Amino acid sequence: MSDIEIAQRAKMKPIIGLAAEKFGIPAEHLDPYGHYKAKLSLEYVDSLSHQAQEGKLVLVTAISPTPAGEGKTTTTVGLGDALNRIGKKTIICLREPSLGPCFGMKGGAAGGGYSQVVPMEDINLHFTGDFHAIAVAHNLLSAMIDNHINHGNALDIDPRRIKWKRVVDMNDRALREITVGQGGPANGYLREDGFDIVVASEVMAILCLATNRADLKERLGRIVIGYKTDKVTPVYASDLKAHGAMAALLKDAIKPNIVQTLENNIALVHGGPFANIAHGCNSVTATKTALKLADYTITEAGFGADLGAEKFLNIKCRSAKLAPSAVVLVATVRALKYHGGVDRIHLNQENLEAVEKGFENLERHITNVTKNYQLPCVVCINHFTYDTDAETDMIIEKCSDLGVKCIVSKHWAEGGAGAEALANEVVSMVEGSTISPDNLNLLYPDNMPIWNKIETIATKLYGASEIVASDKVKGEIAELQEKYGDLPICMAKTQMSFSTNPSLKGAPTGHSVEISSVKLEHGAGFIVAIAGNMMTMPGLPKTPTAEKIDIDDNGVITGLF
Ligand SMILES: Nc1ncnc2c1ncn2[C@@H]1O[C@H](COP(=O)(O)OP(=O)(O)O)[C@@H](O)[C@H]1O
Ligand SMILES: O=COP(=O)(O)O
Ligand SMILES: [Mg+2]
Repeated sequence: MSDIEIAQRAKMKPIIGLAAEKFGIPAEHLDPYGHYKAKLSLEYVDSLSHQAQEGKLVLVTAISPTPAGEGKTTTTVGLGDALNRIGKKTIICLREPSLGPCFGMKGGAAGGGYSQVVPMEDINLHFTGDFHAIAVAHNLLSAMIDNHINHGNALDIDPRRIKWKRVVDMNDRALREITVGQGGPANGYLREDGFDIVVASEVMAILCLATNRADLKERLGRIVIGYKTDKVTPVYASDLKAHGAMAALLKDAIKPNIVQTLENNIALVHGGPFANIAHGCNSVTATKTALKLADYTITEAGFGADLGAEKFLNIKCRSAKLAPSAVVLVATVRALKYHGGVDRIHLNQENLEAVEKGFENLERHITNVTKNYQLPCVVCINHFTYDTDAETDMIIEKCSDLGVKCIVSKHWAEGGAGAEALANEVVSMVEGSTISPDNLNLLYPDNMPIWNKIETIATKLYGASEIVASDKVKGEIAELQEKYGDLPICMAKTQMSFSTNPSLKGAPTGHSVEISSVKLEHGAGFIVAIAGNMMTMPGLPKTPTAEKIDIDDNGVITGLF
C-alpha cells in the first residue's frame, strides 16, 4: 500500500479529546481546524514555561541523503510511537511540509509507511495555513518597500541595495530573477527583484526561533531590508512601520499545530525551513512545549548532520538554550551504496563493496556527532525491504568498530513495533546522558570572527582544507563583522555532499568551500553564508510529482506521497 493509502485508512481520534487524554491539554486552549488538527494557544504554551520539570530532547539526523531522503521524519515518527509503546510519554516535533518538494520531486514530509503523521493530505497541502501567512507577511514588507520608494523614498533606500525579495511556496525557477515596476510611472520604479521559496524566508526563520509574540514582533522589526544610498546604513522593517502588520498576519501561525501519528500519539508540527538553504529546524515554541509536557521529545533537523544537525545545535540550541541528550543518526543501505558510487536505479541490488566504500560518509557523520559535539549517538538503519542481512551486518560491524551502536529499525513497515529496539537503546542513552544546555559543546563561541566561524564549520565538519571568497564577499564579511560579528552562521550548501560539489560523494577531504555570498538575517539572528552555487528558489524536475496527483469526485486525493 502507498503512504497515502495507509494514511487514508488511519483510525484517527478527534484531536481535542486525544490531547486531553494523553497530556491533559484543556480543550479551551486548542483552536480546532476540523476534527484532527488544532493549534495550541500561546497562553497555554506560556503557562507551561513556569513549570520546572522538563523532559529529555532527542535529535534525529541523518547521513548525506539520496534525493529521496533517508527517513528522518519517518524515523522520528516511528521512534516516537515506539517510545510510547514501551511506556515513555513521548511527543514528536516535526517541521511542516513545503509545497515545493510536494509537487516537485521529493514528495511530502509527513513520514512514510506505517510511521506517519495524519491527516497526511492536510499536513502536506495547506495544513493550517502557516506557510501562506508567512508568505503574505513577507510579501507585505516587499510591497511596502516599493511603495515607500514610489512615494518619495524619505528613507533614502538605495534601490540597488535592497536585500529583501519576494517569496512563494512553490518550486518556480522562472521567478528567480524578475523585474518589478514595469509599465511606466503608474507602476512605481523599475528594479531587479526575485522570488525565493517561502521556506527560505527570514520570516519563516523568525517564526521558528521566536519565543513569544513580543519576540516575534521585535525580530520582524529588526529585519534589514537593505541599505541607504550611503551604502552602509541599514534600513529596518521597523523604519517602514511594517512589523506590526506582519506580526498581525502571523497571529495564528505563531501557534504550534497539534496532530497525531497513525498510532494516535501526539505530534507538534510547526515551522518548516529547509536545511540546505535555511536553518532546517522546527519551532522553538513547539519544542519547548513538548519538553514541558512529555518525558521524551523527539525532533528532527533537515538533510544530513552536516546541515540540519549543525544548525540545530549552533543556531537553535544556542538561541533557545536547548540541548539534545542523544542523537539518532539515520542511515540507509541505499544511501551508503549511493555514496559508494552505485547509480540510483541499482540501489535495490545487494552490493557489499559499495556499502563498504560508502560507509565513509556515515563514519564522518558519526565522528562529527561524537567527537566535535561529544554527543551520545546511535546509528539507526532505516530498513528498506530490499536490504540484505549481509549489508546490514556489515554496517553494524563497522559501527561497532567505531564504538557506536547500530540498530536495524523496521518502523516504516511495522510502525512503532518495528522501532522498539531503537527506543530501548535511546532510553538507555538518555538515562546515561549528562548533556545540558550549560555543557553542550557548540562548534564555535559567539565571539569568534565570522570568517573563522565559517572556516571552522567547513574544515571541522565538511573535511575542507580551506574556505575561499572573492574580494567583494570578503569585504561584505568585514562590514558585517563590526556590528554583527557575534551572530551564528547559517550555512547554505548542497545536501548531496560534504563539499559544494553535489556529485562528490562519500567523505571528501582537502576540498575548497567557496563562499559565494553572505546575507545578514538580523531578525532571525544569524548570517547566511551561501557555499557554492545554492539557489533559494528551486526548480521543478522534468516530470513533477504534481503530474501524478489527482482528486476524485468524492474529494479523495491520490498520488501524494
Ligand atoms: N524504510 C523505508 N522504506 C521505504 N520507503 C521509505 C522508508 N523510509 C522512508 N521512506 C520514504 O522515503 C521518503 C523520505 O522519507 P522521509 O522520512 O521524508 O525522509 P527525510 O525526512 O530524511 O527527508 C518518503 O517518501 C518515505 O515514505
Ligand atoms: O530540509 C530538509 O528536510 P528533510 O531532510 O526532512 O527533507
Ligand atoms: Mg523530513
